[in-house]
Amino acid sequence: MSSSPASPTASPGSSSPEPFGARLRRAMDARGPLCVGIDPHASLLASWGLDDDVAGLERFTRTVVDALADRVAVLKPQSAFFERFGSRGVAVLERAIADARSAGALVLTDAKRGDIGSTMAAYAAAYLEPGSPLFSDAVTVSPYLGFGSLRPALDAAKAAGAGVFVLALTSNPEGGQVQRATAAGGVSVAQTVLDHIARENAGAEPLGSVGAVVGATLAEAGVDLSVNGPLLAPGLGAQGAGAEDLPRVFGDAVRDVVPSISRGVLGHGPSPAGLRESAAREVDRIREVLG
Ligand SMILES: O=C(O)c1cc(=O)[nH]c(=O)n1[C@@H]1O[C@H](COP(=O)(O)O)[C@@H](O)[C@H]1O
Repeated sequence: MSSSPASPTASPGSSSPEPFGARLRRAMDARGPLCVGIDPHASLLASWGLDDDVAGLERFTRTVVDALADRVAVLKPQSAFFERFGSRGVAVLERAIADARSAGALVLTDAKRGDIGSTMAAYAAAYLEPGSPLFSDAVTVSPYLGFGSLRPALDAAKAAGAGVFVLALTSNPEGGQVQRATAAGGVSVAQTVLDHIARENAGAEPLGSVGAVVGATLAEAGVDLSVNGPLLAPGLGAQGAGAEDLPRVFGDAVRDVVPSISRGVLGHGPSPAGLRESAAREVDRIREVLG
């Protein structure tokens, strides 16, 4: 197992960065299909014996990155938990992104950004432009201002060899109210989003760089998930889903699933060994179910 399967490599004679989808596929093959979220909830800081302040946030985040970034395919820091401490919290996030990337993990910053296109360009500059302090391998975005509003992020990601994960069918029970509603053309809003994603990824090999977020908690997907891109599946652990739910929800698309878990692993800290063993158990269970 290489220590940095996720690092970009430039193809010989080409200066374009290796696309995110290819890097993700390689990282999942080498390290197992798992994304661990870094969600420093106040309750987790307390259970780790840390104060709910910037020093506690720093210690928590550093422990997770040091324990997991050299072995887990994807780490997903949730921006809100850092933003709640203001600029010093965001500085912790910046360091975590850089440290995790240099240890070989792909970093998917969970920011769920969405705005009119001209503002989306500023979010793209923040997360998807190399050299930005928050530059990440990928970022989560919301398409609910219209898929076209995401264009600046999609373009910036492509230019940087980065990825974008677009909310389609979220893991929370309220999501269906909007996402299952019927859009123009008689298909669901979620299906419309998925169809756009499929168009973005057309022809990409081995996997496109535009992902969809589809909760592992769903009773069934009920949509066509063949988007030729990664399917981030949050909801394992604390939200009640498990590896055994993945085949039912994702069907044939299960090969492209990136199962995601935060509290279910983080609750095994603060011992680095506890975090590592918990992540390894999740990978084993997922591999067992997915074959
Ligand atoms: O985009 C996400 O990551 C996400 C989408 C979704 O539909 N549901 C969902 O839970 N998430 C995120 O995934 C993480 C789930 O955390 P746990 O419930 O602790 O595993 C949180 O950071 C959520 O914000």
